[in-house]
Amino acid sequence: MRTMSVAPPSYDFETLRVSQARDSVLHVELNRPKKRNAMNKTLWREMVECFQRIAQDTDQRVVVVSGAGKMFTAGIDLLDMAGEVLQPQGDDTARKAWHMRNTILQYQESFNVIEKCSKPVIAAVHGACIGGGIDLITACDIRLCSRDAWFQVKEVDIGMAADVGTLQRLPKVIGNASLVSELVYTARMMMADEALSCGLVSRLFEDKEAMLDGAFEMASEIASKSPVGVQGAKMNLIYSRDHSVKDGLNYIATWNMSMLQTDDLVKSAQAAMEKKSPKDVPYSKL
Ligand SMILES: CCC/C=C/C=C/C(=O)SCCNC(=O)CCNC(=O)[C@H](O)C(C)(C)COP(=O)(O)OP(=O)(O)OC[C@H]1O[C@@H](n2cnc3c(N)ncnc32)[C@H](O)[C@@H]1OP(=O)(O)O
Repeated sequence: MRTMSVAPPSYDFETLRVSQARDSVLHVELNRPKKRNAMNKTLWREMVECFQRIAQDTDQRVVVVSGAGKMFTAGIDLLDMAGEVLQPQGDDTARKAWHMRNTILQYQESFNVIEKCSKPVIAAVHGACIGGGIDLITACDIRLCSRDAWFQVKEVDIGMAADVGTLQRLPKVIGNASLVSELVYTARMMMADEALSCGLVSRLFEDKEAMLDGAFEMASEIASKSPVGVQGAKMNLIYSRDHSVKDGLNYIATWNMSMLQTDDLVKSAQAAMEKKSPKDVPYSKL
């Protein structure tokens, strides 16, 4: 059962619709349905603003990202891109290149913020997820899809190598270099069944409604647990993905030398001894 309420006014955006899906669970929808949620400049900028706010918002513990209308997203807005990428600013090649580099770094930030936000982010994909959409979902912690979903690393088809995260994160997500190369070089569509079997998504639902119900259920489950535990786990999973086991173990030891001193540990242990669920424990905000 889905219940929605309006999110706080600070989440008022033009291209993103943000609602309070459940207690401590925010729903962020890419919201340009008539343009198939193509990512225009406003959307790239609002992603940064939205996730920076969520990161600081102690009332929120988990985020679900989905697309409004027919599909998740058609990727970058090709009309918007034409201005910025095809006509870089600058008096000479060096200055144009310098400007272009900064522009690309800025685009990257739109999805880096998802990773930097310590709250888990669940991507819920229906219909097409193209180009920039793959950049987005690979920066999320958990990916779900509906049976009609399809995925396409489309960038070579528009004459470019993907530069906003897919080439860096997709190999880590599916752990199959051959399949990644195939998807990237051919730009072929990957359907929902294959996305499930290769590990791009962890669950497949019959339709969008069932998927969103499943996503909110999962998000509520996560939100009921200690935010010190959950958010610490996210930050350490991401750190460990990018470092050796030795460095990861060192990092968690340093992390937990303070975080194990949380009240959440005592409260949770006591609840476990009393055969209560974490849902019954009133954890402080984080
Ligand atoms: C530094 C840059 C970093 C980022 C790089 C990112 C790269 C990428 O994302 S590469 C991928 C680019 N995307 C595409 O090539 C997809 C193009 N669109 C389509 O193939 C189809 O539109 C699609 C299969 C997604 C949907 O088909 P459908 O029949 O359902 O809808 P349409 O009638 O085609 O489209 C409806 C309106 O949406 C507009 N639109 C769709 N995609 C885009 C887009 N990517 N950019 C801008 N606008 C898009 C389309 O023009 C229609 O608008 P209107 O005519 O005003 O109704």
